Amino acid sequence: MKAISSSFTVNLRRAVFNTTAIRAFASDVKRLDVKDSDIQRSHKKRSNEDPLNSIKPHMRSGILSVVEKDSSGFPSYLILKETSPLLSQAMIDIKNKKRRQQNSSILLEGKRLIQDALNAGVKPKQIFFSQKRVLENLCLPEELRDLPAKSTIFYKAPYKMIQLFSETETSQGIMGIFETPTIDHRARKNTFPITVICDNIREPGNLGAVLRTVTAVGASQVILMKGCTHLWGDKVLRAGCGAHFRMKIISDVSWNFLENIKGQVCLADNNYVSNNSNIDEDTNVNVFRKTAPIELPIAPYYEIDYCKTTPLILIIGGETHGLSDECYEFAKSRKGIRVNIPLENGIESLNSATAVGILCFEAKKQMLNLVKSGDEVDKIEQVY
Ligand SMILES: C[S@@+](CC[C@H](N)C(=O)[O-])C[C@H]1O[C@@H](n2cnc3c(N)ncnc32)[C@H](O)[C@@H]1O
Repeated sequence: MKAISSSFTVNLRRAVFNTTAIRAFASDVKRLDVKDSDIQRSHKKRSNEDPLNSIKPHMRSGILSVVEKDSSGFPSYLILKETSPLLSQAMIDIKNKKRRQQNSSILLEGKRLIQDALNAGVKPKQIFFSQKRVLENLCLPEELRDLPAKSTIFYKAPYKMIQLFSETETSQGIMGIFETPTIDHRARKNTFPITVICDNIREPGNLGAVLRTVTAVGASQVILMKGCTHLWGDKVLRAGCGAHFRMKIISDVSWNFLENIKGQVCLADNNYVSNNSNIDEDTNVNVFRKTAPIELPIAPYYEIDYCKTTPLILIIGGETHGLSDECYEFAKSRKGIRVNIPLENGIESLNSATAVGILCFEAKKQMLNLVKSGDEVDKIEQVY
């Protein structure tokens, strides 16, 4: 009951904050910076035939002006009034988990991420930008440049308005709402035979960082078990820095789905203390860690042969609960091993992304050495 009422209070506070912030914003922005040549161009047009008439009536009131596409290839766009509810409504919808899932939408902030999504063929629904030059720097597909004003997805909004909804300290002045991509299940070429399984990674920033690292290593796929945070959440997308559009990722997987997966199972496990110095004298309990629920062999990461049987299946745990009991059972059934990165100075564990980075790059080093030496190249059949 206490938990429910405290989450209710937090939500209420957020709602009050949002409304207050939007109101404050509306009264704060006195004037929209609309003195660019495009508007003059659009005003000239309006006197003959008002392009606003081509816009759906329910949207018309929030739109200051319509700018038709020009000969330089700049697409048509709508200029939002300073008090237009269009952006705020879009943001309220996307930040509400239920509505976001119903609409099957994701929010992308910043030029780089939006470009990555466009390059991967992800479909944009609305793109809000503050300055023409921000959009000019994007490489847009032809079909978006050619959209008529009445079905354009581009909206020019005041920077302050975009910043208000931005999750970053200083917004780049561009935000896009895209369709949630249907994940590309095709195997990618030139990958190392490494599958990373994320078990219980609940913190969005951590999941994003893991995806970024695994993609940078060049692993072949990432599997997210049920219980991990939502793959397409805003923070995961931001921390992933484009990994979502470059890596084969399968999400919401249950352990029985993995029955047929082949390879050498390694658990990244910090549940290991090499001597008794951390045992509480009174309780005789290891004060650092719970012990592993199932006994499995354990070794420091630099003593393991990651190429013994490929592909390597590396399982990495989350921030609070670490590795789950199901994951130990899975490893036991596959004669897996626990891999530990020895730590100094009383540090209990690394965060998931750092641990996955150390282990994946070590495995990659061994795989590259194997290829260089010409030994058993067939084992690393997918490597460059
Ligand atoms: C922050 S740690 C989890 C700590 C968690 N509170 C626990 O009790 O296990 C996140 C994950 O990173 C990996 N990890 C962290 N430090 C590690 C280490 N020293 N050796 C191997 N894996 C490690 C493990 O998979 C771990 O579950």
